[in-house]
Amino acid sequence: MPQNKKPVKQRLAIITSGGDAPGMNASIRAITLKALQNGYDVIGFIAGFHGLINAEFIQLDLKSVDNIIHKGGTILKTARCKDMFNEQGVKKASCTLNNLDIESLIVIGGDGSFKGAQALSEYWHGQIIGIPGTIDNDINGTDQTIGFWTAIDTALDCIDKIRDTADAFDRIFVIEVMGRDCGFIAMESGIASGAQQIICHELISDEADFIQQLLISIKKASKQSYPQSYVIVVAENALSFSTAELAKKISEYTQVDTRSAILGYVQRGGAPVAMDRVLATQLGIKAVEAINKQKRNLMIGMSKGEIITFPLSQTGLKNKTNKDLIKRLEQFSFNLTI
Ligand SMILES: Nc1ncnc2c1ncn2[C@@H]1O[C@H](COP(=O)(O)OP(=O)(O)OP(=O)(O)O)[C@@H](O)[C@H]1O
Ligand SMILES: O=P(O)(O)OC[C@H]1O[C@](O)(CO)[C@@H](O)[C@@H]1O
Repeated sequence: MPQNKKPVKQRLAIITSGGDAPGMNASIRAITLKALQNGYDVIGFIAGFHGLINAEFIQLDLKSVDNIIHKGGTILKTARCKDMFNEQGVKKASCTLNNLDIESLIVIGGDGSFKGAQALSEYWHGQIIGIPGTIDNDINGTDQTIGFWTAIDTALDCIDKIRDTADAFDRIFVIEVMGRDCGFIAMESGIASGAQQIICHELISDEADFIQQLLISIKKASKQSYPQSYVIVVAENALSFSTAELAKKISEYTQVDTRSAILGYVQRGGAPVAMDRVLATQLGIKAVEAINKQKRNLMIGMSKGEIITFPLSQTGLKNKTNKDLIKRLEQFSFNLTI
């Protein structure tokens, strides 16, 4: 009977999970190159936790990560895997790791993926390291997540184009960007595009009052000759009603032609900008170094320009967005009357 031979080399596995983010491939490349250099056997599970549960994986070698640093999406595919929310699924994922003699797992994903990683750590006792990869930048403990800056540049490119047509028609535009429940993409793309208003839920305490003030200030601006085009960037889920409804309210109140646009999934695609490639590469290398040092249950992140480690168990805390976004808005508010 053939025996399942334990591989001589230490086996390291990678998954990408949750929403794909530009730069995930750059991270897979960096991990693979560093791990191969350090003598590991490297595999990648397909479609996040789904691949772990179903033992679907590929071998990662020099050839598989060649020419991927500039590509959006993820060569390992990704998924939102419901089976991880029940014990049976987590146990199956743990069995796969044991059966394949895997000793370390690197999870590239968002805070949800890190929750999945923690659930796994209750049954599987190998080393788990997280790398923050999500366009939303909503992970506690890191200033940056892989994909964030690319998503902003993509949103910015779209907002600039919409600004051209808004200007040509003297229209008001309400533009919705992604971020799930977090306003960072709205804030940065709004600042960079010179938006007249930025709306994210972190800045709203009383929605009815906020909308009333917003309408008054837009109407006041519409009575002046400047600005002729008026752009409002709104984060998805910031309001209890749709972006189209907000445009309608503004149009009715100000009598200025108002349109809405939802930028959507375009923000998740495309070649990663330099910043995301560099970050992804740095985090990938440090993740392998952490494994070499026998570390576990940590995220590798970036804080104040330094690469840091942070407990995975604290990555889901929602304690950074409000104060950071309010500070950011204060830094850029001009409040001009011309
Ligand atoms: N509480 C949890 N317990 C177990 N697994 C979880 C948990 N939360 C999330 N996961 C797993 O992680 C996957 C990805 O999580 P989620 O959909 O929240 O995306 P994410 O990693 O936060 O990325 P993004 O921010 O890009 O959406 C889930 O589909 C699920 O498989
Ligand atoms: O691809 P899905 O499952 O529709 O998820 C969309 C969500 O994913 C993200 O793009 C990244 O988390 C969010 O900004 C958005 O709310």
